[in-house]
Amino acid sequence: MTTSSSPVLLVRGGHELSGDVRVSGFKHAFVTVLAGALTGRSTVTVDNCPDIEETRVLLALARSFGVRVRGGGRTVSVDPSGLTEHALDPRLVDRVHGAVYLLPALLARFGQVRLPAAGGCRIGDAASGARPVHQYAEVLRRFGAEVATGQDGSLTVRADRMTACELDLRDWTADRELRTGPLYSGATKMAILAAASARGTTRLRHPYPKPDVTELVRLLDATGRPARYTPEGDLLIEGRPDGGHGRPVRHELVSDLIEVVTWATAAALTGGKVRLTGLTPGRLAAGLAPEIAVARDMGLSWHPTARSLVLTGEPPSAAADITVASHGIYSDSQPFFMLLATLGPGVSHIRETVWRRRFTHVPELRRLGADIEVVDAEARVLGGHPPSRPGQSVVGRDLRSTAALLLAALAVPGRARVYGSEHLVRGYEDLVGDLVRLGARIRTESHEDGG
Ligand SMILES: CC(=O)N[C@H]1[C@@H](OP(=O)(O)OP(=O)(O)OC[C@H]2O[C@@H](n3ccc(=O)[nH]c3=O)[C@H](O)[C@@H]2O)O[C@H](CO)[C@@H](O)[C@@H]1O
Ligand SMILES: C=C(OP(=O)(O)O)C(=O)O
Repeated sequence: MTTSSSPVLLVRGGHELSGDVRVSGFKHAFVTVLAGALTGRSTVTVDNCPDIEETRVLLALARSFGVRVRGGGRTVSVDPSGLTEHALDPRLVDRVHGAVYLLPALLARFGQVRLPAAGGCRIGDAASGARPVHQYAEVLRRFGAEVATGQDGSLTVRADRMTACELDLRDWTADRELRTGPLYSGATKMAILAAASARGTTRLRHPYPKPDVTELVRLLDATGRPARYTPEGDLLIEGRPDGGHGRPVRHELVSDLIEVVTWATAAALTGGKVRLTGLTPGRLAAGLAPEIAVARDMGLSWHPTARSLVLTGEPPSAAADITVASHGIYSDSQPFFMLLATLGPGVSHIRETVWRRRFTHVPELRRLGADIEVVDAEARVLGGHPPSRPGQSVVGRDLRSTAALLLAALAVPGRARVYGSEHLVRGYEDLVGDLVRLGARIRTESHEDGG
């Protein structure tokens, strides 16, 4: 069924979830904030860190460069003054996608760097699932770097100095007709990180608008690399090749938006009452605005206005019409909305314009009884067919599809087996443990136990 040796999750569904869960800090924002900290001179203490594999691997890479890392768990301090090594260990880089964003800090300091192929979810349009790297290469060239891309997704970059530039993130759109719009996240993040150490002021037009970017902008500004949005929405970053003011800075990360979507889906599917705690309400609500709007259209109320949020397990009362896009709902939220749509009435439509092949959960959800068809990156979900067929085995092939399939199994009145649990550790502190604490019946079984 799967070649992985990670445990199989044996789920006995049909039980209500109820209780409190503390939501961790946002995985994607941790990546950019750490990468931004390493382009500077300040010791940065990050509060509300997610204690997940992504964090552990990135901090191990930082240590391998000579960065002093203190603390662990939810509060971590990084002091980049000892950064003296630039070799990126391919065995670590291969485990997370976020390693790509460490490149600008190393380039600014050493003038050259080789980035082995990065890991993370294999959700790219290529048959292999590999994600593109050309946008990073193009962006770095705009700052004066020479870049060679390898067939395997590696990048070799040289730049004696980086010079500020003006760039329109629409330039990185391979297909101008894509409904996703021009706001590519990877190109935006790479450009901001390069701008932080470049000489002069960079102007970025049409920057990707999500909290992984706005958190990085806040961090740069706080560490002495002035960064601000103009009234037209352009981003201006004053580069500081010397790394900024060097004074210590604290940064509390915004709550993990996708974790909130995960728990809201879990509550609706199991009919329980889940209270999310430890939230950063203002920034969370701003980042989740597209998801909150879709939830409202489906008759669900998810609005985080305080540090906690109670989610009652109401099923959706209306079908959804969703376009996953850089300025709309996250692609990472898509599998959860699909699952919610199986519970609601009517026919829902979900168009995926970011990762057009990110539908590996569809055949698995169908196996559990859902009625979903995908044609040309658009899923049509017939409501009133929630996961309900016991005795099935399903395989998660990336982080969010595995989480969504685990939740789907919890809705099945009976037994189900979920494979792919190795993906969960990269994005959730302890999803299985938290679900069990709230009343879910999940046992883990190693392949040796179960054959
Ligand atoms: C814009 C967007 O919503 N980005 C998502 C993307 O970020 P991530 O940063 O991983 O990916 P990018 O934003 O760079 O690319 C997103 C999409 O744009 C395409 N592309 C990219 C560059 C380019 O020059 N031409 C081009 O066509 C890619 O093939 C892909 O289909 O995946 C992350 C993990 O799921 C999500 O958290 C981000 O929300
Ligand atoms: C695709 C995801 O992450 P990454 O970019 O780390 O692979 C995700 O968080 O859903």
